[in-house]
Amino acid sequence: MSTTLFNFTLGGDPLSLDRIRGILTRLEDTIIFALIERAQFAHNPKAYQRGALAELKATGFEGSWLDWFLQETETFQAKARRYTSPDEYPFTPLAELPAPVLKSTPYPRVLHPNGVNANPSILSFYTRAIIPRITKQATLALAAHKRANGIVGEDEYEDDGNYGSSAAIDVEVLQAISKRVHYGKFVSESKFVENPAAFVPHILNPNRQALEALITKPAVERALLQRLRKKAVVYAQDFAPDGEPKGDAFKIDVDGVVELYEYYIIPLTREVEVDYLLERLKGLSQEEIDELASRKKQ
Ligand SMILES: O=C(O)C(=O)C[C@]1(C(=O)O)C=C[C@@H](O)C=C1
Repeated sequence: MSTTLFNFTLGGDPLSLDRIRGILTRLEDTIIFALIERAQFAHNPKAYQRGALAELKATGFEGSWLDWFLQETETFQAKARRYTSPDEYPFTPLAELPAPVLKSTPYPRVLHPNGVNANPSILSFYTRAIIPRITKQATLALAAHKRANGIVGEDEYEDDGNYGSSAAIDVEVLQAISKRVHYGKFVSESKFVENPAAFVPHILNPNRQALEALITKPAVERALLQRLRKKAVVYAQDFAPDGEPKGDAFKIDVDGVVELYEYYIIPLTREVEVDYLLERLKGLSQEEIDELASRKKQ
């Protein structure tokens, strides 16, 4: 289980944008390292297809091998109160998970109540686009090994049989991406409370484009992608047995890591920010909305 970074007991303003961005930056490390771990195994497509593993199907479980790993892992972690933390979203519907064994920690309410959940999108792009992309090197290495040893035939090159190892790491990657993307709600709340008057008209008369323009910070995104590439180059460096860096040998395709952020994680974080804003006035009285509409940036 990754460390819970959501910790109000440390003090400080939970809506400080610097503090939230610090959490997003730290999560980059978690995500890059987990992707590197996953990239050592082959794609193993059967782990992502419903009913592809006969033994699992025989148990009566209907989903994929990965769905099963998610459900079993989250069932245990729910008991350890993982999903009482406001920055944790299970992939298994909450209603299907057991109650926590420990009493819930009393978190202060920071977010407006909302039903935004990006996990179905995360699961979809991770299994369809990211896994095939980042496991390409392992798959190619396996193919070369099999060719060199005369192992050919119906055996798929992209399957190394490491279903358990692959799925265990997939769960970690997915949980880290989910936490990162859902932190968009805190970013959004922080931007909203700083200048509610700018947002309220586009929420009352829903305008996704206008809201997206208000939350988008191109310079922050550019700096992030540059930092991410530098980190990925360092973390993915492979070393010779004598400890010397192997130069251009990397444990993961660095471009794949950058693309994951550029085309999936950042756009989805923006989407979560906008979805959250669209629910930001739900349940408020007319007086409360009027007050927010008149509260301009100081
Ligand atoms: O840092 C912010 O202000 C965010 O909204 C987060 C984030 C990101 O996903 O990293 C998303 C949108 C912004 O354009 C910049 C960065």
